[in-house]
Amino acid sequence: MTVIVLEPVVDDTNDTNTQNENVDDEFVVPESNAFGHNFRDYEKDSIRKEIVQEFYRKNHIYQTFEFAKKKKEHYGKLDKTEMSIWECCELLNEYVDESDPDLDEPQIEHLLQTAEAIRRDYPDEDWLHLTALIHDLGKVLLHPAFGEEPQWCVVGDTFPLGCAFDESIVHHQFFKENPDSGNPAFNTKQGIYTENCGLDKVTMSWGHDEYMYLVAKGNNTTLPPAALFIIRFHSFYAMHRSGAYTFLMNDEDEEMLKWLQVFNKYDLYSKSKVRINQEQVKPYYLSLINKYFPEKLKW
Ligand SMILES: O[C@H]1[C@H](O)[C@@H](O)[C@H](O)[C@@H](O)[C@H]1O
Ligand SMILES: [Fe+2]
Ligand SMILES: [Fe+2]
Repeated sequence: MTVIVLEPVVDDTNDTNTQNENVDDEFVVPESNAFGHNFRDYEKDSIRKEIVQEFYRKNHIYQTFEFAKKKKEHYGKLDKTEMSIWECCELLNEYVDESDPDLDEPQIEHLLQTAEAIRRDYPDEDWLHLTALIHDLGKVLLHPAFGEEPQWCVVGDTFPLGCAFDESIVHHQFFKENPDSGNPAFNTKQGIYTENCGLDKVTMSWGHDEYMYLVAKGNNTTLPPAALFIIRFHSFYAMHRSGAYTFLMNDEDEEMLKWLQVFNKYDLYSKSKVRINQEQVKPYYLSLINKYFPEKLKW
């Protein structure tokens, strides 16, 4: 198979840097987000603050162990529809993520921004480019074809259920009203889990991470295990950023975490108002999709 590798391209009409000047530079973590604030600052007054807070209030109250298990069973059947990866990317054109203090652009922009940024620094790891492109495709659960799930059970940071909620989780205060907080089987540090059981055994709050992991696995992707780990746990900030829940992790998880931390830099800090020229980069990503996925996937 011939893979045509184009240089990473940004639509720089609003940017003072030109594409050619940028191409050899490493991705630089910006000092502030598109609203002039620190990234992931959930307390800072901004036009996004209230929307984000209300999102996490609902998310933390309604995400229970039982709820997440049921959703996983339901969507794990992959009997909702059939479509290609690119079709799914295009569906995300319509959605803005209510949990995100750093971005109010349609989701397809975020996918391409992440993928193009990581491609620039890791030109030879094509699996990482594709992982970045698809990591948030699970947000398609918001679409009417999937029962129009509300945002609180699709986006936002994720956390383990069946054990105590760690204080490093954003807006931790809202867990007070989660029924699992009063359940003695669930509210101890280890809860229902055995020490170092491995994250694969943990029931995470339901959302786009777990769903896209099920889709990728259920459609027999040839992406490496690190890609599946990134997709499945990229929203688990309490683990990959705050270092919480290490008692649930095994040696394999620790290994995979290294790639997740590489990925996170691009997922978080590439969020900006600079748009990627979709038509220009599309052939490259189609070639990767072709390499790692069947043409049509079950969703
Ligand atoms: O608001 C964001 C967004 O929903 C991302 O897709 C998710 O991965 C992050 O964890 C979350 O903070
Ligand atoms: Fe995400
Ligand atoms: Fe993302």
